[in-house]
Amino acid sequence: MAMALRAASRVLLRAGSRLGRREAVDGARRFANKRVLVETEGAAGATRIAVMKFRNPPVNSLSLDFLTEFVISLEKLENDKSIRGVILTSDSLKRGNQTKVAATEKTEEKRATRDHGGRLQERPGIFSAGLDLLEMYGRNPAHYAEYWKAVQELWLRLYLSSLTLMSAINGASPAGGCLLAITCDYRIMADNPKYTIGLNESLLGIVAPFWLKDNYVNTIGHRAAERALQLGTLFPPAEALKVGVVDEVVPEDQVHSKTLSVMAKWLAIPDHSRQLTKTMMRKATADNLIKQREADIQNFASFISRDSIQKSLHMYLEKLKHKKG
Ligand SMILES: CC/C=C\CCC/C=C/C(=O)SCCNC(=O)CCNC(=O)[C@H](O)C(C)(C)COP(=O)(O)OP(=O)(O)OC[C@H]1O[C@@H](n2cnc3c(N)ncnc32)[C@H](O)[C@@H]1OP(=O)(O)O
Repeated sequence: MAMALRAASRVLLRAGSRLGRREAVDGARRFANKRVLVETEGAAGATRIAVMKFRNPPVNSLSLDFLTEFVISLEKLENDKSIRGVILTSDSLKRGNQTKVAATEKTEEKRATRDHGGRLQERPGIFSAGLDLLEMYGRNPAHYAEYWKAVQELWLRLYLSSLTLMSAINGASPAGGCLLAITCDYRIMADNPKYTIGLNESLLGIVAPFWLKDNYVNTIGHRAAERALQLGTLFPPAEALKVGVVDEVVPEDQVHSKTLSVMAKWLAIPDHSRQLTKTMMRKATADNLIKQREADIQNFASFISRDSIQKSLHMYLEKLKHKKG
């Protein structure tokens, strides 16, 4: 198992150096795959933090390619001893005077809607729309198995990361988007009622896996998780804060600066004691998946292949397609 993990890591790293490119930008360093941009801040030799920006238009869904690139980027950061903290955020279209970094013109058009006067209005931001529905619909069991293995890998690496992880939630964050957030040590969400966060799987006719349920229970408690999972609740920021899905809600234009200042406080704690504490809190939950990874993959592949589940996903995709007026 350990050998297999090391071999997989070597393959990912080799792929990473092929896919990645490094540049120096105003003293900060950055590397980018196609779908994940990583910027590091701080002087050489000193503690640095990294910002991982998702840019998988139109909705930052967790496609197989995105998951692969994400894990490669995270592994690079884990291997860089000068990096102690990482912020996860979205690089997708933002509103107001913020920059549009990732979008092509076509995507910008897609990410916008027209008001009654026919003017383009930008739609709300998206942290991540969660697992890519097109990876789970209309494919074969071998594909589902490969996809699920990549989903598990992402969750395990985030949940057990020795880095201090924070999410700066600057948009909608359903299901797999919420997964990314709740693996982090701290979550800060933009105060925009159009953004919601939660595990809404039941609304799609599917079920969150047991390990994600455990992560949710560890975050918001058993009773709140039981209710929110059954109802598929997507919480707006104020409610997300109340129930504990997020730790702070701040004005949208302060999400990044606030996350940086909270990160500074966390980085004042000695790494070894913080890391041992994190492992103590999380190991049993992660081990629960590690000891039955293969069974979980087979369970997912057979569950998602069922006609009734494929039908539910088809209906959900149609609903998404037709919601646009
Ligand atoms: C045993 C275990 C079994 C199963 C476990 C499975 C666990 C699953 C976890 C998941 O994460 S499932 C995915 C859940 N995600 C959602 O429900 C989000 C769905 N999307 C939305 O609600 C909205 O798209 C939005 C994120 C709020 C953004 O809205 P907006 O109006 O800005 O965009 P629009 O809806 O028009 O979408 C644009 C474009 O993107 C497609 N899309 C949206 N979400 C996904 C997705 N998750 N995967 C793939 N594609 C997605 C959408 O269909 C549109 O496509 P189109 O332009 O071609 O029509």
